Amino acid sequence: MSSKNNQKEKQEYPFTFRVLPETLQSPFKELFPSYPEGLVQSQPGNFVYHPLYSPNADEFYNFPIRKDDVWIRTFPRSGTTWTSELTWLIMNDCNFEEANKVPLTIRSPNLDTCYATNLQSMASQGFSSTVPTLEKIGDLPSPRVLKSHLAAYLLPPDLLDTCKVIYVARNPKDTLVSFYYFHHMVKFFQFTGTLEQFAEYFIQNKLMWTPYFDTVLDAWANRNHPNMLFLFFEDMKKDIRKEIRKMCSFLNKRLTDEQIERLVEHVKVDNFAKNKSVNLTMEIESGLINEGHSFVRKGKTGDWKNHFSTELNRRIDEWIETNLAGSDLKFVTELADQD
Ligand SMILES: Nc1ncnc2c1ncn2[C@@H]1O[C@H](COP(=O)(O)OS(=O)(=O)O)[C@@H](OP(=O)(O)O)[C@H]1O
Repeated sequence: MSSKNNQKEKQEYPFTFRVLPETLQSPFKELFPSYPEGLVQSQPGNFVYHPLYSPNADEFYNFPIRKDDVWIRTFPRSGTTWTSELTWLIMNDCNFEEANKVPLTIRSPNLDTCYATNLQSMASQGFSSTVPTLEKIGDLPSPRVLKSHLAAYLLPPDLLDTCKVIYVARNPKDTLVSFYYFHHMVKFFQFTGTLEQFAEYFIQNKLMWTPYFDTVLDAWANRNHPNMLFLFFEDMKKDIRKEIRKMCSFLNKRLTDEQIERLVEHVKVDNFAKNKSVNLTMEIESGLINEGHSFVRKGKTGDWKNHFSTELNRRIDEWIETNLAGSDLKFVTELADQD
């Protein structure tokens, strides 16, 4: 089905959102001076969100999906961009010409921002070309490659039974560090505190898109679903060819060895960082992102070691252990060989 924004019966929405009181008060207000109002949390589920992003969160739940959509799901800073560029290229027979011409934010939009009133108001100030609106997503030809950082329970309940979903997980330590830099990079977030302060909010689930473990554990529990491909950032770092082959097989696509080599070259971190189609050049130029930051920062596994104090590492290890109790999910937090 390739119809546009359609005509699905609205389902009763099982969530309410409550304001997180501490995000309206000091010190949160000073640490995140750009947040115009407090964060909200879903009930049930405890997923944290900014109200400007989802005035009507039930719209995500009722979002019209298509059978041939491919969805990339991640916690932010876990390899979303890397994976969606690869997926888009695999799905589009390695059309590098198109990929280099049209920003990834248009080719593979993020559902989470398509109702974002703060971005939409920027659109009226000239920042319109890459803002993913519901209409633009509806206009995309099938098969679409869409993405979201939302917890599975906020997305259409039939998503996994209907569409192929690639979930990418990154070890929580590097995710935390990258998320911290992201909060310096994006003007709307503009964190002004220390990594320790940031980490406390992160593990107490007081930041947007937390709880980290909700999203990843739910996907891990569904890793054997025929429509789910569960990938690790660290495996992609270790052997990208192997992960590309997994993706091709999952997506029922055949690429030649030559095409795979071209893909590998295309997503090498240095090339990726320079690639204007993925590195958010337009967002930087239009003021969404603070200058001096690179969206593709280091792209390494184990960078947390350059940032964590012994005490912070102990706190984080404890948090990971508590959350992984009873799960066989294991993360790799350092790699011997990587570029
Ligand atoms: N091609 C490639 N190779 C290796 N690493 C890469 C690549 N592309 C993005 N990255 C790194 O992924 C981190 C950004 O993750 P996301 O794309 O999920 O960010 S976002 O949620 O969409 O903002 C961010 O990680 P850090 O460098 O640790 O901050 C990026 O550098």
